Order: sequence, then C-alpha cells, then structure tokens
Amino acid sequence: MTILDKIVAKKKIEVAAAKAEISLAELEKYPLYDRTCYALNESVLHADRTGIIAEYKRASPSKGVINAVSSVQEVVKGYQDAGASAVSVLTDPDFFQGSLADLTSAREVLTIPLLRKEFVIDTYQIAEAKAYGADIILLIAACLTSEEIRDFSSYAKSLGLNVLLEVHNEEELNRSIFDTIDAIGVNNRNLKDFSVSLDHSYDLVNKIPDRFIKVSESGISDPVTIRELKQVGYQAFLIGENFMKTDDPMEAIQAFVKEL
Ligand SMILES: O=C(O)c1ccccc1NCC(=O)[C@H](O)[C@H](O)COP(=O)(O)O
Repeated sequence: MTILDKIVAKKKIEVAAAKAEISLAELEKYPLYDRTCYALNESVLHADRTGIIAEYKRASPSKGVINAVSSVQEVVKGYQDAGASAVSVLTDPDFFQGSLADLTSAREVLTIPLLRKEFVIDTYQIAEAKAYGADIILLIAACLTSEEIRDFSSYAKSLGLNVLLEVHNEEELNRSIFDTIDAIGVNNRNLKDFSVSLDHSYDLVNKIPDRFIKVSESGISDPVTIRELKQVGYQAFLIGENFMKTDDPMEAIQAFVKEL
C-alpha cells in the first residue's frame, strides 16, 4: 500500500464522519459559503505579484514535523505581504497536522486567493472548502478517475471556486483536461515514493495547453529555479517546505523574493 493509498483510505473515513456531523444543507448556511471568490488567474498574472503560491505546512509524510511553532495567521499574512500570488493551507489532520480551522484563520487575514490543499475524494469536501474560506480547490489526478475530475471540477465551478488540477505524468494529464479547470500543476514529488525531480515540470510544460495557468509544484528551494521555470512557460510555483522549515517563514519568503 502506498502512502497515497493510506491517505485516501483514511480520508474516506474522515469524510463519512464529517458528513454525519454537519450536513451539506448546514454547510450551505455558513457565512463564508455566500461569498465571491478571488480569481487565481488574475492574481497570478498581476504584475505586482510573484507567481508564488506559498504553503502553510506544519508536517508532511516525507519530512515529519516541519514547523510546529509558527502561527497560521502570522505566516500567511507574511506570505501575502512578501508578494505571494496565492496561499495554500493544508487541511489534512492525520498526515499534515492541518485543519479546516487553519483555513478559516488564513481567510480572516488574506485578500489574495486561498487554496484548500486537500485530498478531495467527495463533492462534500468541495462544499466544505467554500464554507471554511477557500477560493481554490485541488484535484489530484493520481487519486481520481477522469469522470470524478470532470464532475468535481464542474461542481466547484458552480460554487464559484477556482480549480487546480495536479498531475505527475503525461497519462494523468491526458485523461484529466476539462474546461472546468483553471490551472494545471505538475507535482515534482512522486506521491508514491516521495522522490522529487524538477524534470517532471520540464517534461510536461509543453503538453499543457496554454489556456491553463501552469503551476510547478514541490521541491522548489532556489529563486534561480523560478527564473528557469518561468522561461519554459510556468506562471506559478507552489512552495511549502523551503519557507516553513525555517525559524521565520515570513523572513524566508522575503529574502527569496528579493532574489527573483
Ligand atoms: O509533502 C509530502 O511529503 C507529501 C506526501 C504525500 C502527498 C503529498 C505531499 N505533499 C503535498 C504537496 O504537494 C506539497 O505540500 C506542495 O507541493 C509543496 O511542496 P514543498 O515545497 O516541497 O513543500
């Protein structure tokens, strides 16, 4: 069983428990559910922003605890002030020590798009994303069928959310392209064995149609890499650990941005 299989198995139990506790009808009455989302493409293409989607990440399956002390509001506000185009907040409790409360805390201090970084396997989680403050949902091709990607992205768009599709190889890309997707991210990390290689981004960039925002995800730790990825066609860059592993993620992103 791969780590992704374990995460998805646990997620099914978690989603069933959430549905039993709070119905969809109740979620739809949450104050944040009734709101216009910030547009990911506008923020990424905005001249004053960097293209960085900066992630709040306490822990991960590959690294264990990364940062147990920095508060979510302090960090995401620092990311925004440094010029991030969007912020990503992990909401998985078991493998990443995240929560929906983190998402709402981030929403309270942000005026840029907010991604619910989650393993979505059910439309209920998409409604949750809206109700707890996200503007963007992630659909990971490695744990979804083509039909699920079509249906989930269509439902997300009906709620006014932005959709980021994550792929790791050409097979996943070719079976996952729908007009209800806004951005396509190439994950440089293999979610089955944790190996990281930027070659995945370089290999796939020209196979992604230009109408989608192109995002390179994971394993980015050097501003020079951003310049190189921009040259081949990427507009956005998902970075977590490089900032979160420091004592001061706000200072770390500022220093990084100065070198771009
Ligand atoms: O980060 C992990 O160990 C991981 C393991 C299994 C599934 C997903 C995982 N990470 C999620 C992500 O995609 C990253 O948090 C994100 O792309 C940022 O990556 P990084 O800059 O390398 O922290």
